[in-house]
Amino acid sequence: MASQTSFGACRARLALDIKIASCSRRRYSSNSTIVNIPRADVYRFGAATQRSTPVFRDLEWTIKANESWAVVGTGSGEKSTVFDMLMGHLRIHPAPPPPGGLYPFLSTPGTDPQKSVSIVSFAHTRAVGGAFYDYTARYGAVREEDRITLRESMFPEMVQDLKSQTRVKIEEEREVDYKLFEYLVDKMGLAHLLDLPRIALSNGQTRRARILKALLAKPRLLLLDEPLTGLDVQNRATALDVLHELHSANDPHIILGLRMHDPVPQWITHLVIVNEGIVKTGPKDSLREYQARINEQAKAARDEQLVLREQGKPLVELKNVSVTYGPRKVLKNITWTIAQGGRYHLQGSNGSGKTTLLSLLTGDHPQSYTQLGPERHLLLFGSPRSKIATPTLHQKIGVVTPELFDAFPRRAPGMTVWEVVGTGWEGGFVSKGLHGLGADTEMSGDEEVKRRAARVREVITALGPTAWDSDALVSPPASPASSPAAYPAPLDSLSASFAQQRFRDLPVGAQRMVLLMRALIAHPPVVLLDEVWSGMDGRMVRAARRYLRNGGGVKAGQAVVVITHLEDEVPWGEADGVERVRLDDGVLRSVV
Ligand SMILES: Nc1ncnc2c1ncn2[C@@H]1O[C@H](COP(=O)(O)OP(=O)(O)OP(=O)(O)O)[C@@H](O)[C@H]1O
Repeated sequence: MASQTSFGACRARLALDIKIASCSRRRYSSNSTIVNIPRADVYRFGAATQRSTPVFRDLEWTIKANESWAVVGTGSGEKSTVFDMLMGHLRIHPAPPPPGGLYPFLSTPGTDPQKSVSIVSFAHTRAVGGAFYDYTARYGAVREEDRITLRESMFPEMVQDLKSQTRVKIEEEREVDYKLFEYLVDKMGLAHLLDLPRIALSNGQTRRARILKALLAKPRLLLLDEPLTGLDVQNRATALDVLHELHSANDPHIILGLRMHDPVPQWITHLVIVNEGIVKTGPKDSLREYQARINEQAKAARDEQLVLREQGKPLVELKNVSVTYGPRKVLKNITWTIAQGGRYHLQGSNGSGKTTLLSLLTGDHPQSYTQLGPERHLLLFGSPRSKIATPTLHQKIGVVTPELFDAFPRRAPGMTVWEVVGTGWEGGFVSKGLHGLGADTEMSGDEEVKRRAARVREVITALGPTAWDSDALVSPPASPASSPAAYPAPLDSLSASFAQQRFRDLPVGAQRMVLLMRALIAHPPVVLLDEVWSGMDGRMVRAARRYLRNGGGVKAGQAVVVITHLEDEVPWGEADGVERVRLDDGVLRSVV
């Protein structure tokens, strides 16, 4: 039995068993057709075919079982639309012909092919119900309702077996599931995390767990949108290997979603490139030049020069700072100074402690209060955490993190883009009117109102759709959230329309952009940008980098920390004096 044998010894055997079991389930050859769209226009449901503009025109796309496809998009909106189409959320006209329709390989009579197709999208994380939740909960003691472990959330039936150390007789199919579970858990480096509360997992760990969970549900076709974003280099390679292995056995067939500037995995043979509404499909090599051209434009932004100021006085100082959870030390004697004018790139593998470190800098972490002593301190703007009020910290630190993104309030009717940006004046989560000054002051029309209005206009113009060169991602709101007159002129019409849109209705990349605007609006002394590019397309990343680097997005004296696994995503380079630091297993080192 698997439970009595060393896992390492039987891993190869398990892989073989999984494949054998898979082969007995899958009844199609390597030449079977997975997706079939002979030639069609694609519409949103409800759009009249005769009068409406199709989302995609003259789309021709066929996927064979022995091909490996990636959908590459310049916008999360555009790329997601391709996945929406595959999930049956768009109307394909004329409909793909029988037998099988869109999915010939799933044409078993009496079954719904769509039930065998799953999607895991990392470009669409949202808080359940749109309510704000306390994302700082993971930093402290874990509450009862958050106690559910990764293992329990994955595979509840198995937990009892394992806890009681007895194996109940399970069906053949279940046995394969169990083996698949063990095999994948090991391959994806999740084994040591299985009994941790789910809430304690880092972002990268959670991403890998979500992929694993999707695989356990055994879809026949799995769409994975941006599965690699947020994974460190090593975990990216491992995840890709696993996906390649399963895909090669067509168990399941996998279609990847990638951003335009992401490296294309070597085993991908074919691409769908969606660029400004135009879809090109074909072998990877035949589209190489086309993709390179699009990427070159993105790279041009990197060559722009900026003279960075001399570094100034310390804003945040850490000396021998540690964070422990029981016997576990996740940050070990960190000594680091964030100074005025500094540009920092913080790197680190998944689980190395980046998010924990950030939560100390923002004062969200309970242990930010306990870093006291002659040889140890955390000073935020010259004061220990207990001596600086939380609202003051919110004002002094502009933040975009995956946790903030997920937790930001989206409950209907929700704030407009302008209102969300306006919350950045105070760093709060509730709109205090258009200029963050409360209703009474709004009426006065004084200098402060004018200053704030001008700044919001500047940021929305610099980082909004006008700067992305296209209005493809932004459609005017069906019913404007408020009267356009409420927005002080002048804003170009595209920016004005964007300003009135409901934040919650925007594609994920645009939402991240709005939260970036919010973080920058008040020119806070410290700006922390963690995985801010995730879900953005190439044009958005370019616009944001340009604005940050030399477009006035941040002033000389502000300090900016960018957390990303990819050097390309940092707006500043060597020549700008960017300081690179790296966390490894809770230890911070300078990268020379
Ligand atoms: N409340 C907690 N209890 C126990 N361990 C925790 C808790 N919160 C975090 N950890 C552990 O601390 C380590 C650091 O987590 P952190 O979220 O800071 O990593 P990270 O570097 O941000 O990773 P990623 O790049 O994946 O987001 C991880 O191993 C995580 O499992």
